[in-house]
Amino acid sequence: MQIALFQPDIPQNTGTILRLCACLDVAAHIIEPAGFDASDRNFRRAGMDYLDHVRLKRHDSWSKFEEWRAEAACRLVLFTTRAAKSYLDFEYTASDVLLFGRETAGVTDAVVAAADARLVIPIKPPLRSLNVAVTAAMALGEALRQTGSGTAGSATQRDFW
Ligand SMILES: C[S@@+](CC[C@H](N)C(=O)[O-])C[C@H]1O[C@@H](n2cnc3c(N)ncnc32)[C@H](O)[C@@H]1O
Repeated sequence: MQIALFQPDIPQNTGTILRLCACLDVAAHIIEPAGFDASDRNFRRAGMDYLDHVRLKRHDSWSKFEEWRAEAACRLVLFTTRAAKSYLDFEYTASDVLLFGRETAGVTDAVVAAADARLVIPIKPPLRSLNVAVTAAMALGEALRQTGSGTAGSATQRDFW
């Protein structure tokens, strides 16, 4: 299991998600441009020393990420508030990449079109969305419950920080 963050722009959320990935031994991908850099104080504070333990790969753009994914032959599972299918009604595989959108803008239409599956965590109407780090925790909880260890799937190199 792996996760990817599309152009994240709130450093505390990314730090929290990378800490989660370190603890669950799930590889992470950041699709640039992010709204902050690796030296950001809030990012470092949220990720703490857990950042030293995460398997992380940075992709300069969406197209670079897609090149990597084609080679790795991983399905892309997009979490979006605009999906019709619940994340509980989906059969995950160990090599899936779970993708989460930018806090302020979600993902582009091209990203939606590229996804092999689009899933929602149902929430009470008319509320708009969950925090992205909470979404990632819930999504990983279900995906790992179904598939087992977070160490499954292809490893990535650590090349961001
Ligand atoms: C704060 S939301 C983005 C809201 C943005 N205005 C939009 O329209 O997508 C950030 C990301 O968290 C994830 N997310 C938040 N709530 C979700 C939900 N209920 N179901 C699935 N994904 C969710 C999605 O990946 C989303 O792109």
